[in-house]
Amino acid sequence: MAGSHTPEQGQARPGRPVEGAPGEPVIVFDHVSRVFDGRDGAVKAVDDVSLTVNRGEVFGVIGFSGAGKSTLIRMINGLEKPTSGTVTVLGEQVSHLSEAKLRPLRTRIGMVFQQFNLMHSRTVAGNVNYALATAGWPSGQRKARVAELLDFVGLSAKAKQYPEQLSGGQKQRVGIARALAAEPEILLADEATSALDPSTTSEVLSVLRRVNEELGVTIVAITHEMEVIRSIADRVAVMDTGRVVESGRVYDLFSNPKHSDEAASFVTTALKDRPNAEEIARIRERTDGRLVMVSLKDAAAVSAVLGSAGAHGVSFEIVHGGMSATKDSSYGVLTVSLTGEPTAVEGFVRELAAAGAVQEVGNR
Ligand SMILES: Nc1ncnc2c1ncn2[C@@H]1O[C@H](COP(=O)(O)OP(=O)(O)OP(=O)(O)O)[C@@H](O)[C@H]1O
Repeated sequence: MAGSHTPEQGQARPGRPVEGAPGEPVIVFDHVSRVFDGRDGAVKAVDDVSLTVNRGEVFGVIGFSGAGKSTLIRMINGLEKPTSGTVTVLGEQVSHLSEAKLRPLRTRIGMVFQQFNLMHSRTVAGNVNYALATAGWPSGQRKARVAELLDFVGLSAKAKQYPEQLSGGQKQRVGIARALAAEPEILLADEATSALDPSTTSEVLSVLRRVNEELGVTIVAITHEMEVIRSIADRVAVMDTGRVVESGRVYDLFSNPKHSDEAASFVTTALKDRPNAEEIARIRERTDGRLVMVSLKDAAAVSAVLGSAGAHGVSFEIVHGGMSATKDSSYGVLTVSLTGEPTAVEGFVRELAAAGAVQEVGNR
């Protein structure tokens, strides 16, 4: 029970000591579907999803609007129930728990929202204090806890202000402090930065990263913004019309030019380093060469092969792409146009493929 903790005065302790082993499964979706009765018939918002989130990781779920992300995340804290399949969270089958049994589990799961959901009639400190009161913290311990949480999100100076006096980024940092109040082990972030501009987005993402790294809190972030995934997530699931169409380590998703047909349209649109259909058409207006996308996982090897193009009787032009960074490494995808004798180009593509994954792009 959260209220039985006795915070030591003056010691920054915004998180609960991590109780489980890092890497153990904390959220398991097993063949989960959720069907709604829509106006035009049944809508399968989540369609046979199986995935596991491990303790200590940042797991991103990305997809276009309507892909089923909100429905999925709401099943983690029991706000939504599956039509079939099971959702197990921190060892409890949340999909089958009564409201009464859900309550103690929910104190172990914090949530931040796109629109912050702060109480406008209460101060910043009041908002965080309210969350502690709701979680059953004794009043004598709340003041120190509020202070350490506001210190953690860098808002000690704003304690007495009201939400309307804060910027969007500051409001979301209060939202994070409130979500952390009862020392959750899991934090659910539902489009946490979608209402923010790019500079405040990075401010909020850096707080979320600290929540994960310094407090050991497992984070599930749903978003339609690739930037969020790139910057904080370790693993990602791509959702499309209710289904997980691709999942894995973020670096692999970004650095691999090959995607399932279903994931390709989302990934290509979201990653600016891949030419979309319009850009390919523009590239085609100025070059007749064979277009291939090559992963720069091993950038040195790819450069060496490109440098030897002349010796193969092939000339190349880089028509799209470059390097970018994920949370812990850099990656890149280049699109090159190759011209020369078809057999020479064919041999050259084989060499490129040995240096990095290669995919043909819109070749006729
Ligand atoms: N309560 C509901 N009743 C009927 N249909 C619903 C309900 N909730 C969601 N849906 C439908 O389920 C599908 C998935 O919705 P969901 O909100 O989970 O997607 P999302 O990826 O989170 O999109 P968004 O970012 O727009 O919320 C949509 O077609 C939506 O209209």
